[in-house]
This record gives sequence, C-alpha cells and structure tokens, in this order.
Amino acid sequence: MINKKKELGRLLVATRDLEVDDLILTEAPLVLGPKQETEPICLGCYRRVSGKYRCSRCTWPLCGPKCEVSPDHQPECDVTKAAGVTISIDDTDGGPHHLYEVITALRCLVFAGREPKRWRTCAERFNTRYLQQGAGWPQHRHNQELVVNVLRDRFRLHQYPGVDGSEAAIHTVLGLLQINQVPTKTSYSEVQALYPMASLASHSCMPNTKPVWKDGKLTLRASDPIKRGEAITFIYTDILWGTRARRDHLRQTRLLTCSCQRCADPTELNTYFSALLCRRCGNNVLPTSPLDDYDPWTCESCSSQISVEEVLRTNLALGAAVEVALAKPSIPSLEALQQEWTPRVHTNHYHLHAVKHSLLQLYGRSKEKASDQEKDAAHWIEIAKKEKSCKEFLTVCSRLDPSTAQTIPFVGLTFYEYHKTILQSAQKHFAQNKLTTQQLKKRMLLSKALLKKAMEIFKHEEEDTPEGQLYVTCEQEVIRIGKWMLAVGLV
Ligand SMILES: C[S@@+](CC[C@H](N)C(=O)[O-])C[C@H]1O[C@@H](n2cnc3c(N)ncnc32)[C@H](O)[C@@H]1O
Repeated sequence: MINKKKELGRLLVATRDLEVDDLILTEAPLVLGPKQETEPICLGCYRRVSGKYRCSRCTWPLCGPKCEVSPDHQPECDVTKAAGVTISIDDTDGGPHHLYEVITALRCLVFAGREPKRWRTCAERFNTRYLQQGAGWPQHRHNQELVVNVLRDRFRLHQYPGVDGSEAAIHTVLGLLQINQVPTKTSYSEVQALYPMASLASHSCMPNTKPVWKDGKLTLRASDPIKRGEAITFIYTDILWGTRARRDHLRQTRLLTCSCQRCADPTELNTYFSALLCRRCGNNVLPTSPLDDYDPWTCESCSSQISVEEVLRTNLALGAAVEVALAKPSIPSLEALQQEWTPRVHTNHYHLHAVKHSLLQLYGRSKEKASDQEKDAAHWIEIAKKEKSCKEFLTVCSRLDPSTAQTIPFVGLTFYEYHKTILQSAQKHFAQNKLTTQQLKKRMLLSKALLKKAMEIFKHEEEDTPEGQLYVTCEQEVIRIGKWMLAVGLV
C-alpha cells in the first residue's frame, strides 16, 4: 500500500504482518537500462561485451544476433538508426564509456512517447526533489554535456517522431531516474530501473526486503518479519561501507539524510565498522553523535577526541591504499597493509573488511590441489589464518545483514571457503590419528553444513553467473564428501 509521511514523502507500507520470505510484490519495470555510468555492456542482456559483435541495424555493441531483437534494445536501436549515427566504442576493456549515459534516459523518453498514460500515472507518483534543485544540482552540468547535448546533437532525439526530446524533458527524466531508480541486479550486471511500486520504497541501511530478479521481473520478499503498517525498505547504498561513507553517498545520490538505527549507532550494530583506534591508549574512537557530521569523535576509554577532518583523512588514505592493494591482490601485500593499519583502525573497519575478504580467498589456494605430503607447514599456517578470517568476516556480515539478502556474493563465497578449512584440517588430523572417528564425522558434517549454507544463499542465482556456478560446485562437493564418508565407513 502507498502511504505518506512528512519526513519520507510517499512510501510503501505492509498491509498485513509479514513473515520472513513472504512475497511482497512482483512487478516488471516500467523502464530498465544501464546505470548512467557503466562499462560497455550488451544492451539486450547486459553482459559485458567484447566489442566484436555490432547490431546490424544500429551498430551498438551487443553480444550476438539474439540480442538485436531483444525488446529492451529497441528504443535506442530505432533512434540511432533514424539519426544515422555510427556508434564508435573501441575500448571495451577500459572503464565506463560515456555514450552509455544516454541509454536509460532515452528509453524513458521513448516509453513516455509510446505509453503516455502509463508513464504519466507513474511519473506523477515519483519523487521530484532532484528537479527542484534545477541547475544548482552538481550533476546538472555533467548531464547537460554528456546526456542532453549528446541526445539532441548526435541522436537528434527532438526530431524523432512522438518523443519529447526537449532539454527540459531530458533533464526531467534524468532527475526522476536519479532519485527513484532501483538498482537491479540482473544475471549479468547491475542496471537501473523505474518500477511503478518498488520505486516508492524508502531507504534503510537495515533494509527489510530481499530483491530477486528473475525472468524480467523484480520479486520482493520480506527478509525480516514486517509488522502491518511498517515501511517496506531497500538499501540505496552499499551495506558494506561505514556510516559516514553511506550517509555522504545517500545525500549526494538520493538527496536523503539517513537516520536509521545503524546510522545512529556509534558501534554500527556492535561491529565497530568505522571505528578508529586512539593514539593515546589504543582503544576504540567512535563518533560522539553519529548523526552530526561535524562533532569530533571520542575515545571510549580515555575520552580524548579526534576531529572529523582527521577521521575523514584517515579513511581516505586507508581507502586509497586498499584500492591499490586490491587491484593486484597478493597475500604479502594485503597482510602488509593489515599490519600497517591495525594500530590505527579497528580490525573490523570497513576498508579492512574488504581486505579480509580478499585474503580469505587467497589463503591456502597455492597448495589447494597438492597432495598431503606437499602441503607444508606454511600451507597449514595459511589454512589457520583462512579459518580465522572466514569466521571474523561472517560474524561482521551477520550483524550488518542477518538475512544475507544484500551480501549474497560475499557471504556465500565465504561459507564455501570456510568449508575448505574444516575439511582439509579434519582429514589431516585424522591421518595423524589426532581425531577419533566420531570427531572426524562431526567435522565432515560441519563442512557439508557450510556448503549447504552457501547453496541456500546462492539458490536463486542463474547457472551461468559466478554465484550460480559456485552453487553447482558446492553441490558437487557435498556429493564428493558424502562419498568419501561412505568409503571410509563414517556413514
Ligand atoms: C525512491 S524515492 C522513495 C519514494 C519517495 N519517498 C517519494 O516520496 O516519492 C527516494 C526518496 O524518498 C525519500 N526517502 C526515502 N527513504 C528515506 C529515508 N530513510 N530518510 C529520508 N528520506 C527518505 C528521499 O526524499 C529520497 O530521495
């Protein structure tokens, strides 16, 4: 049901008490398209493209002939062909390509021209805060140069029959998209979409829904119990960022200031996800009043304070170092980074959390397929570190995202990596007569349970995605462990 609240505007509320996994809605998008900033992707299915295949009608890079006739691709295909434009995107391996910035706005305008009544009914409900900012909005100049001018000068959208391609109309759809688009994870990449209902859901950093994209539709299920009358919420930022980073991002992209329970909690649900360490006594330094951007941070123990500017400088420097290290990850470089920064920030700090996720995949990998004899002391040290990192990573994620709805790739993969540590050390200790048969059986069952946890998390993922493939690997591994248990007489 659509409701209204002074501080939130329109919002969706539950019309009855909902249990976890209860269906809230299933709906097709009004318009779906690439995010404004995106790498070259197929405009039919949203896979990364190599650039080798071009649409025979319009020359946009696609992944093959099937996508030429995809209904999603038709608006820009028609407009590009009519304008006689040849698309030249040569560097498909590089980063985002500016030409993609026009696509979703163009699709909205074509849709508005073809189905004016449906567009108007929905657009009237959408939030227009961005539009009220007009040319004062920092994105306005960027949009003018890279979307409005391109759509008019190159694609001649204003001359395309039945479409309002005026500057004002283009800025309006860009404004509506900015605030009301729902990040939508298709099988191959994250895109943006406007939905008649889902676009009205409000934001929370502790969202209560689980979005699943299947067969061209968004299905929304409850990820937490939701009481009748309570808001249905999404997260419009990254759940694995610290509070200041999330709040800044939300203010810049959605013009909203979040004050949810996590944002208001200095410890971020007991994770210490943004905590720094005190230079004087080494204890946690936390925001004194987390919803105030200018208040200094205070040490929990000795009460000494750090200015917000220093906090931001520290996060910026650590973030930059992590970005460099993760671009070419290796155990020595990531461990060196951890060692350098753990005296300054909490071990759960969000930037170090990302480092941990990379390390937990790297540990034990080089000798994973080696024979038992080849697995030396260094390998077993790595396995011990891997197990510790997996446990720590999962503990933090379970507090920030108990349902795992928002952290599927990270948490699912970590459960998979975790099972390897239990399996390998159990087999080693059994071979060394350090485990009884019963203890071995318990370890094997734990290892299988971890795999099943990963499978549960990946169960909705398509088979040709990395997560879908990992689901299959987990399934095969469960069978392999079962056979091994049978062979050694454990079952
Ligand atoms: C996707 S729209 C949601 C529908 C919107 N409430 C409306 O009135 O049309 C996002 C906008 O809703 C408002 N909003 C959503 N969640 C909010 C929150 N947690 N705190 C403050 N404003 C919020 C902000 O104005 C934000 O830009």
